[in-house]
This record gives sequence, structure tokens and C-alpha cells, in this order.
Amino acid sequence: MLSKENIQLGIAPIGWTNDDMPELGGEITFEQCISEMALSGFSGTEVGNKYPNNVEDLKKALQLRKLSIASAWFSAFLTTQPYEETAIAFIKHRDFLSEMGAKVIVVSEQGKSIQGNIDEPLFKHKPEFNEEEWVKLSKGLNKLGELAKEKDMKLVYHHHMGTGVQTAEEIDRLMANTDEQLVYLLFDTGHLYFSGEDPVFVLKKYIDRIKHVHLKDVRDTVAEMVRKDQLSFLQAVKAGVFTVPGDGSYDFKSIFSVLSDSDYKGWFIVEAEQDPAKANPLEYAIIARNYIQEKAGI
Ligand SMILES: O=C1C[C@@H](O)[C@H](O)[C@@H](O)C1=O
Ligand SMILES: [Co+2]
Repeated sequence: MLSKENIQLGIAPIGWTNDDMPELGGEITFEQCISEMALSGFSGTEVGNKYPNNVEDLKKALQLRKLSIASAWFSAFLTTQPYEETAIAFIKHRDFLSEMGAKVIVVSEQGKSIQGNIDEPLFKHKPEFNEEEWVKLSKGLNKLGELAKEKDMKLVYHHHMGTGVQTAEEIDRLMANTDEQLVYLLFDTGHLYFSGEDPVFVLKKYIDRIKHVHLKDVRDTVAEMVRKDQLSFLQAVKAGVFTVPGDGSYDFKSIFSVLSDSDYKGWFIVEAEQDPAKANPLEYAIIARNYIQEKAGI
């Protein structure tokens, strides 16, 4: 059931300042960002590049605004680097999140990823993992999942455009090859829909393994242009492919209905990277908050 007891509502800083393209929203301060999150009715956030990396300072700034940390993105390189390198960075990341009170760790495999390459056509150059890379990825994720468990946390895998785990088929393979007690799924509506998948199908299939949700909407007209003109992921973002739920082309009604009928307990994070000079972050945060209230009743 979607209730205030089961669902915590958060918003990612990426609509204010974009970690993948720090020039988007470069002038917006950390304080403005988190104050506007609180003002628009959210109670949590993920960590962005302007957040203090000192636990005490971050806790104080968030407590003043009654916000808490839901999670933070972690880039793994299990397919392209020795496991130990990813593990060392993961433990540091895990310990920081644990001290901040987060319960899930967002992990995305960035080996062979083209998501940060400004000139690389997103659909034409999408990477694929070979057999050996799939084994490295799955084994490595199981081990990282064990490390998360040590701190009573869960690893949630972020399928992502421009990476080796983007399509429903690739998600199937990842879920089948990893331990269901160690590797969970982050469900991101925007990435699935933009990729051409049916988000409801994936949600229903993995509902028991989904432990974190990113709510991201897509503008169909921009998505079509990205395919036609062979734009990169970052060019797509700059062109406005993503927006907040309630502003784009996707109807979240079925998503909320499936989640409502499930035992899902955890975060809904509104995550809508777009140019803050074109889409005022406070205004769009309020659009998202109102839409969730109207469609999900929370
Ligand atoms: O969760 C996410 C984190 C971002 O850095 C990423 O590029 C974005 O698209 C996303 O879904
Ligand atoms: Co996401």
C-alpha cells in the first residue's frame, strides 16, 4: 500500500546541478538546492557533488531542513578493472552512506559505459558485455552485495541508458546471474521508457527484488529526435529528454497501482535531469510533488 508509513519521498539534486555535466546548474548552491527540496515537500535526497563530504556538516545542513539521505550513486568498474579497485572505493562509499543512515547503495556498472561521452550516439554505440564480462560483473556484484549486507544495507543495481545493463533482456540476465539475497534492483522509469521498454512489465516481474525507485519522466518528442539524429546521452539530457513525473509523456498510473498492490517499502526518488536554466528546479519539484499526491495519494 502506498502510505506515508511505507513510502518516503525524496528528490535528487540532479535537477539543480547535474553531476554528469556540472556546467548545468553550476551557479546553484548546495543550500539553495536542499532548501528548495524541503520547500517543495520532500523529506529526503540522494547525494550530489556539491554536498559536503563530511558527515557532521552534511547531517547538520539536512537536519535543519528535515531531510535525510536515501542513497548515492556508485560507479563500479567490475568488467574493466580488478575487483579490488572497485571494492576499496565501494567500502568507502558504503561507510559514508551507512553513517548518513541510508539503507540502500545505488550501483551502476560503468565499464564500457558511453553515458558520459558527449559525442557518442546513444542507440548506435550502446555497449554490450561478452560472456567473460557478464561473469565478472555478476560475481563482483555478489561480493559487493555481501559487503553491503555487513552494514545491514542493500545493493540496488541501476540499469542505465548507454551501459551494458539497459534493456529488459539485460536486466533479466543480471537478475538471473546474481544472488537474489545480495543483489537487488533499482527501478528507474525514465531509463526503461527511453530505452523502449515497458516499465510496468519490468516492475511486475521484479517487484520482490526492487528496493529503490527513481521516478523520471520522458518527453516523447525529444526521445524521438535523439534516435533520429543519433544524439548522445548527455546531448539528450541537454535537449530535455527527461523531466519530472507529471510533465512528460509517461502516465505513472499503472506504476503506482502495481507498487500499491505490492509489499514495497522504501524510497520514491524524483530524479529529472534537465537544464535548470530552462526548467526552474523549484517549480518542477512542486509539479512532481503535486502529481505524486494526485496519482499515488501520498
Ligand atoms: O540515477 C541516476 C544518476 C545520474 O547520475 C544518471 O546519469 C541519471 O540518469 C540517473 O538515472
Ligand atoms: Co536514476
